[in-house]
Amino acid sequence: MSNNRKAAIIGGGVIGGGWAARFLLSGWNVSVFDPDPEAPRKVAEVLANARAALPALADVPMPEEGTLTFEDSIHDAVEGADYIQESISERLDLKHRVYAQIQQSAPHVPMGSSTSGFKPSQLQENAANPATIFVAHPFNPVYLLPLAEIVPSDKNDSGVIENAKEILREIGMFPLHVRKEIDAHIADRFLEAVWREALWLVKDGVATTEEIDEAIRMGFGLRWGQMGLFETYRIAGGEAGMKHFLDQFGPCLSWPWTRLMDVPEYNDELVELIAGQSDAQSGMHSIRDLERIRDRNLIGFMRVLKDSNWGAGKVLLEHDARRRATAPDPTPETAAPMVMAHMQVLPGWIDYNGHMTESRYLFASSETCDAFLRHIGAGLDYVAGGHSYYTAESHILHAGEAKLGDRLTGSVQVLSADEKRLHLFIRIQRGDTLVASIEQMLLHVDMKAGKTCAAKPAVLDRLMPIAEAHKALERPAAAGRFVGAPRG
Ligand SMILES: NC(=O)C1=CN([C@@H]2O[C@H](COP(=O)(O)OP(=O)(O)OC[C@H]3O[C@@H](n4cnc5c(N)ncnc54)[C@H](O)[C@@H]3O)[C@@H](O)[C@H]2O)C=CC1
Ligand SMILES: C[N+](C)(C)CC(=O)CC(=O)[O-]
Repeated sequence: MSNNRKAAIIGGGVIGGGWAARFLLSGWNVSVFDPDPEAPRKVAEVLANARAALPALADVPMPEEGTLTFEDSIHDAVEGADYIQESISERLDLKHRVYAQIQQSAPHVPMGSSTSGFKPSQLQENAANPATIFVAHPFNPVYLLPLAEIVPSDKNDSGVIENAKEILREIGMFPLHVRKEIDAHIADRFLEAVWREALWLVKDGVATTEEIDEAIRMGFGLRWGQMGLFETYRIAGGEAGMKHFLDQFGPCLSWPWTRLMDVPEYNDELVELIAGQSDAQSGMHSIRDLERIRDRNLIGFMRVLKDSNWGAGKVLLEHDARRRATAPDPTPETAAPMVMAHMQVLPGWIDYNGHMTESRYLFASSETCDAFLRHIGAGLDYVAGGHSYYTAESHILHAGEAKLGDRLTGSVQVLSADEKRLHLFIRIQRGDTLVASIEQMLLHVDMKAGKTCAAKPAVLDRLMPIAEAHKALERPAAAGRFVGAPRG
């Protein structure tokens, strides 16, 4: 089920399509308004990329995707919306005209603008309700990159801004509150500085577009993606850190190391030069191919950051934790196998045969078993007290295939239990279809002594009634099976 909240996306180009995809894949319903007849096709292509990419960053099931509609008017798109994101072309007069129409129908709904550089006070000029208009500047691809610069003016209601930041966190983003409005916010001032410098280098014949890209991606681009600018330079100062760095490189400020006081003239000659070199460099790939290559690289990079709980990876981990915390608690019936875990088959779980790889069945079983252990009071707090259940034996029986995106459940049937032993039968199912069963024998252990021992009474008090109730269940035919294929 979607979360029944609605985001209205006004302007369905590169950025509007990215916002639509992020909201949809976070369970929101999305209405798009864009007069371009090609907009539905373009949004569908961005959405296809997002579906292939965003789930690869999650380690908890994604919510059910919301419903996407295209509307013929701004009025219909914003009707009933909980949040509006404007992503039309970067023209102030156009944005003002569109805001007047939006606020005729939805004057009180928070509205973020994707503007790359207009200040919120400029966007709010002559608006019916300036308090709800603010900058929410994302980065392409919006469905993967977490940053959204949130820039309010003094006309904004702080409640609206805090609520918008919360909505963005909920869809997995990192809202960076820009405290003081300024043209081009924070990040685009850097991008613009680097862009202007690069245009000069090409125009002056110092480097080609390709050489500039190599200079970035073989070197400082890799550093920036995980440490930013100041942390990187702090390390470059050696043991004495930033102070030594400044002492050494401070004088460069007065050397001719930049041409930023000047910009190249924007004319046909410059456009020909840059576009021609760029075509020669990358024209062999379609834009869609480049988008997919970019997404795969970003996923790999962000997954590494997630493994080390660092930078953008920290945002991903926090988002998983938030989803886990808001997932409904299992309230398993003891009169039947108890559904303890809900999972989704993610891209990293797929092997070269195109289906869920073997190790993930053990993972799915382990997630299910851990949830059951938490349920009987043998979770992490119990382990911290020096006791735990260790697995002594597992037997996986593959009964079907699970494919990318399948939603799976893991249920537990207790075959037998005593003070020390816990014999489980775990079923991994897609709906009613059994995909695999795992028979598992666990032993209760005193971790310090490295020996089996009786479980604590509090655990046994919860476990034994379940074991008793499960005696009434039919014993699974696969329980006690040995490894071997029946002869046909
Ligand atoms: N392309 C980029 O890298 C980034 C762009 N932005 C900002 O996002 C906004 C949109 O940029 P892009 O998506 O790149 O442009 P785009 O040209 O891909 O899309 C703009 C869309 O707005 C639609 N549009 C024009 N007038 C409209 C109206 N009256 N009502 C509804 N839709 C209308 C156009 O048909 C078009 O589909 C701009 O403010 C831009 O500065 C922000 C971050 C990055
Ligand atoms: C070039 N740009 C100003 C539109 C860039 C942005 O606004 C952010 C981005 O995604 O690079």
